[in-house]
Amino acid sequence: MPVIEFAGVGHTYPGIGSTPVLRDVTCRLAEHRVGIVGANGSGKSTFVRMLNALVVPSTGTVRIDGLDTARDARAIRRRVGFCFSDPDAQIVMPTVAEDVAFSLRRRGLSKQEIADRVAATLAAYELADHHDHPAHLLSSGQKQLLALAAVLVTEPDLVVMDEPTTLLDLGNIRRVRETIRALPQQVVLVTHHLELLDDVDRALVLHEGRIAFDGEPAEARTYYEGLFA
Ligand SMILES: Nc1ncnc2c1ncn2[C@@H]1O[C@H](COP(=O)(O)OP(=O)(O)OP(=O)(O)O)[C@@H](O)[C@H]1O
Repeated sequence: MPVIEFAGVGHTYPGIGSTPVLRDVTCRLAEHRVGIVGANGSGKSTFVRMLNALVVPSTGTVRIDGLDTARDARAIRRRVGFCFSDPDAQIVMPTVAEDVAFSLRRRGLSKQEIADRVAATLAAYELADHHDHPAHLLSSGQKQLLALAAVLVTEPDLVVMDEPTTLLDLGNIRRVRETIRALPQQVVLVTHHLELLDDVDRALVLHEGRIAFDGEPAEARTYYEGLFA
């Protein structure tokens, strides 16, 4: 399981009058499943974007298995798969199959190996019938599943998911939950669907850029609900 270490992490996005989005965040995460909840704007996306060096902290360091995200971004991105909450930000190729295949480029696989892995992945996410479908014409939920499939086909060591179920119907929420449960890899998951916390080993509650709670998922849920009481 990769070890994630945040040491004194602070972040302020550039801009006049911007206030810190993360403040003095220190934690070590090595659990199989980690959940992150918090109010809108509390810093969750910024926190998880640091896991694959999409955002580099203004102060402090983020390390994945000892690799510093400020120095080793390329090596980190080979190990950390990132699923955006907005699938349109991630879908890059014209058709569904081409988009999943794109994730496997430059990996030294034969055309047949790529085709086999793409077909198996699409079948696993109920997208097999949409193999040659234009990706941008999928429904929102199907796009979210495609984005997830395109990340998982690369078999990353750590899977980061930023609100993976926001656009999904009940059936697809269940499908994604089952998928996450079955993943052998470490998963860090940001969600507003609190029931997803039932599946994690440890939960963080972010509040105004700080870790306000860190511990048992059920207690995290109570703590988070208390913020809105
Ligand atoms: N690229 C950016 N440039 C400037 N400000 C940003 C950028 N990304 C995020 N912010 C600001 O940082 C703050 C925290 O945003 P972040 O997306 O990390 O929060 P979040 O907890 O994921 O919120 P939500 O639940 O709404 O997705 C917000 O005030 C947001 O406006």
